[in-house]
Amino acid sequence: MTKFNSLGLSDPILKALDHMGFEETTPIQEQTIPLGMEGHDVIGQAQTGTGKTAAFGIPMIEKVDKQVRGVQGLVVAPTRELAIQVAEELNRLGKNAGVRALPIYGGSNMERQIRALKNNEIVVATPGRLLDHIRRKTIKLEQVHTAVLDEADEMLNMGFIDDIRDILKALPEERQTLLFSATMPKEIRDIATTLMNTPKEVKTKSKEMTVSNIDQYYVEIAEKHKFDALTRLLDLQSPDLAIVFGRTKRRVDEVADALQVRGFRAEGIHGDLTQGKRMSVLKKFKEGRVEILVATDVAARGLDISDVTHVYNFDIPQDPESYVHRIGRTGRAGRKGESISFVTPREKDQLNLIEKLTKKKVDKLRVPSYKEAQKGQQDVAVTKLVEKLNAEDINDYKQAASDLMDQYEGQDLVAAALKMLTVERQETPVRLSSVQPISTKNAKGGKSKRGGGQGRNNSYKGNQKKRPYNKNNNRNRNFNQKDKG
Ligand SMILES: Nc1ncnc2c1ncn2[C@@H]1O[C@H](COP(=O)(O)OP(=O)(O)OP(=O)(O)O)[C@@H](O)[C@H]1O
Ligand SMILES: [Mg+2]
Repeated sequence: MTKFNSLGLSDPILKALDHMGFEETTPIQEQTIPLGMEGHDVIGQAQTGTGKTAAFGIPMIEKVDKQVRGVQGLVVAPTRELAIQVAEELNRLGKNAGVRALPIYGGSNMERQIRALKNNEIVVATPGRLLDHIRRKTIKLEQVHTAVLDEADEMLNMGFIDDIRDILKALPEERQTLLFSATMPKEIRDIATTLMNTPKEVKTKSKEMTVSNIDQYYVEIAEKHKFDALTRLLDLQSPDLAIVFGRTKRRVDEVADALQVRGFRAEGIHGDLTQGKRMSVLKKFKEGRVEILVATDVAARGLDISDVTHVYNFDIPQDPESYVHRIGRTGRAGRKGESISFVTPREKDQLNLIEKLTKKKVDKLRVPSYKEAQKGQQDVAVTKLVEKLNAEDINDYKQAASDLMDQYEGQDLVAAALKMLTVERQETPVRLSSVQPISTKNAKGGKSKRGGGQGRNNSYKGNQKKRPYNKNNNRNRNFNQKDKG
């Protein structure tokens, strides 16, 4: 275990880290901060939620020269909300050093961004908007000494690679380039090294690609039964906050609407929404006013919302890397999390590919019965009642209670109270548009066979309590949406 003060960091940074509640470095921070400070190019691969942002942010901020005017550090991230989130984290880290980070992204006012650019040493940008600024010459990049690609494998993927090449060309050749992600397929790593100067590669030691504090399950289920299975699981597991991933924008809208019909506080998010709507949905989710976020893969990467306890892959992801990022929206910074993936019989090969990539077996879970789901909601009601009893002043209700006790049996009274508190969900029929199962023939890695899932039926566990390694774990923020803006 390494303390930050053994890494030769400046006082303002140490003070900021203390303020943020960071006590010890995470493994990726321990390994890459010194390399970054020494000026090396770095490819850093570490599991989701293990602090890669600070791993590149700390050396970047340390290197800012307050005497120099203009942008000195540049971070490129795949989505608008991720750009905002990373800028927020860098601003916290840079607060005492007087270093500021500005997010620039599509869907926001360009003129205002241009004005704000003058006062920020660091820019965190989505590729599309950054290129707009570069082409219009509204951003000066001659002073950039450090460039970071966050979610680097995504940034070097087909959709973004040309933009990234153009962006890197606009930067001084004498610069440091840092690449970070939880996944780094070999072909992408090879491309990466061509853009870098003999990079040091850091990969945290763990054999598995996913964090061990996420319990991973799958249910085998026919397409037409998925929705009822989802609502039963939600009732049984009663997540604090959950993300449900669907394959398409239309699918996301349909599942979100259907969940609302069944009485869940759910909203959908995807790239077709306006920037304002995206921001407001995610704000409500972070504040807990929306409990279930239904999302396309646009929300799969980087999103850091500490209270997400469950991730449901309503549709199994197209590629195994996406699985790693999706389930990584829970179990962050040492907290516990759970993921449940819905696998139709024809998609079992896809699950096999995922297990091969992550080097982790996904356990089979039985779909709960309607009764079990109801029991789950009853347990929630019991917990609520007991919490009230223990935590709140209920004196004002005692007279009414003893009057009732004179007329009725105590057990009947409590049972009635519990029934009032319990959500009794009607399984009203819901119709979703049909989707094609994912075929491994279309996915990378070719075909593979999967052994039968016998003997992997897991029984249901109660809600686990989360144990963060961050002493200030109440920050609940940030989001991520994949787009090119
Ligand atoms: N040393 C630390 N101690 C405590 N908390 C930390 C530490 N470093 C980072 N964190 C917190 O951990 C959370 C996850 O960090 P971060 O978002 O940087 O993860 P990541 O590795 O980039 O994950 P992803 O692969 O999903 O993008 C954040 O809330 C961050 O503030
Ligand atoms: Mg990250």
